[in-house]
This record gives sequence, C-alpha cells and structure tokens, in this order.
Amino acid sequence: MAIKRRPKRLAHGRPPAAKREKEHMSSKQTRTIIRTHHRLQKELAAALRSGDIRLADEINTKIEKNGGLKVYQAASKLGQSKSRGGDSSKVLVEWLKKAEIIGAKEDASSAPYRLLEVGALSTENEISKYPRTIHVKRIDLNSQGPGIQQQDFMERPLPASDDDKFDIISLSLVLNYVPEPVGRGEMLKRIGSFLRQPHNRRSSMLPALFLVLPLPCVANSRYLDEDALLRMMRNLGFILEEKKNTLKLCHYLFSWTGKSDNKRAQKKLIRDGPGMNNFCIVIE
Ligand SMILES: C[S@@+](CC[C@H](N)C(=O)[O-])C[C@H]1O[C@@H](n2cnc3c(N)ncnc32)[C@H](O)[C@@H]1O
Repeated sequence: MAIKRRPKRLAHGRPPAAKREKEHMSSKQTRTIIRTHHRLQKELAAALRSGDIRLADEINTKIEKNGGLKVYQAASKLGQSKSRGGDSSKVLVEWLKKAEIIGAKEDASSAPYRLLEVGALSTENEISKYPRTIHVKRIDLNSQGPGIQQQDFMERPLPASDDDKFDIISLSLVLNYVPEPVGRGEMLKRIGSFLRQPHNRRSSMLPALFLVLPLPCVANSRYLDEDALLRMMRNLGFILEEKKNTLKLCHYLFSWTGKSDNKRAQKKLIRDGPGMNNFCIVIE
C-alpha cells in the first residue's frame, strides 16, 4: 500500500536560524545565539584589525549562519520579556520616579525631558510609557520598525546646540556589544557630547547616563571590577547616583558633570581565577 506523505511545510526548507526567529526560543537557545554572536563579532573585529579579509569573510558567513543581527535582536528581545525578568528600563523608571522626575501624574505643563536610547529594540518598553514627561529618541544599528532610527551611535552627527542634546542617554546592554576594549572606551567618551550641559540642569540627577551591563562584565572579569569602572567613569566626568544588581545584570545611573579629565585607562590584570572572563574597557 502506498504511504501518503503529508506535504512539507514551507518552514521545512528554511535555514535553522530563520526558523528559530519565529519559534519560541528557550532561554538556553537565546543565550547560545547571543554568546555566539558576541564571540563572532570579536573574532571579526580581530580579523579586520589584522587585515585578514579572507578570514573576515569566513566569520561573516558564520555570523549569518547564526542568524545575524536580526536573530540576535530577536533573542535579546525575548530576554526582555516579562517571564524573563522584564526590560532593563524599568529600573530607570524606578529611579526617575524616586527623583520625582516622573511624577504620579504625567506633567504636560513643562517641556518633556529628552532621552536618547542607544540600541533600542522596542518602542514599548517601560521608559516609553511616559511620553508627556520623557520624549524618547531611539536608535539602533538595525531598526526593528517605525519609531527606531537605523543609526550607529558612533556615527551620529554631534549636536549643533544644547537644544539638540539630551537629558538622559540609555546604554543598556550595548557597551558589551562593542567587540573591542578601545571601541567601548570610545563609546563612553562620546556620551558627554550628547548630554546637555549641567548648568542647564532641571534636576540634580540630570543630565545622566543609564548604563546596563551583564553582571559578569563587572563581577567576574579579570580586567574590570566595580571600583575600576567607577574610577573610569569619574575620570570621564560621570558621578554614580544609583546602582542596582540583579542576578544577571548591573544597572548604573551616572550624573554628568560636564567635564572629563581625559585620563587614560589601560588593560590591566586586576584579579584572576578559573572561569573568569576578559571583559575590558580601554580609554585612550
Ligand atoms: C543586546 S541588544 C540590547 C537591547 C536593549 N537596549 C536591551 O537593554 O535589551 C544590543 C543592541 O545594541 C545595538 N547596538 C550596538 N552597537 C550600537 C551602536 N553603535 N549604535 C546603535 N546601536 C547599537 C545592537 O544593534 C543591538 O540591537
């Protein structure tokens, strides 16, 4: 008797990464996609630095096989879901409420505060729920849709006037995306140019940087600990106002003093041990 085969679904022929993007990804799968993407980005940066174009091409192919930036973003977005701890901007909202910048009722009488969200995956995260108080400008290397401008922060034109600057910059899980320590330092150095001058401040906590990193970047790195991070930030003109650690993330709010000491921070071994990582920020 002939066996009847069910016609294959279209998804059957799709590459695994494309399937994964649509399907529910387990925490383990999202972690693997994110880690592989970060590792390959680092390898790509090293290949490009050494001028090895053939190797860079091979690594680019591997990045695409892992789903590329699109699948990485989908995995990151799942990490923001309520069932996995929610998006990090809820911590920023808590702090802005504590400082009475966000009030019990939205205040439409004064001009909204301006926030630049670098690395924005969604227009619906917690910080987007106060549009009359906080006006959010969102940018990302790969826009996921309307309301998010596709732009590399490192290539964003410098503001022409203080009015074009921001009261808050959010850098949540973006600094660790930058593959090289010097690039991370360059990103932090650039932040001050986009923040309003403190003499125009509307709150003692603002202008400010909201910085979020995976906890192991600070708690388990050979080349960075919290003291070193805070020292580096002070030298760049940022004073710690608030901090919060969760099981996976560390959140900081730094107010901007308006001036940097231009002090360098080199790669220096702080501690060592099995299972530690090599996350590092270099200020040149
Ligand atoms: C892990 S996701 C983090 C998203 C979100 N901010 C969060 O906290 O979950 C990192 C995002 O940063 C973006 N990104 C990395 N470097 C960037 C840059 N130089 N300019 C703009 N976006 C950048 C990536 O495209 C990616 O979408």
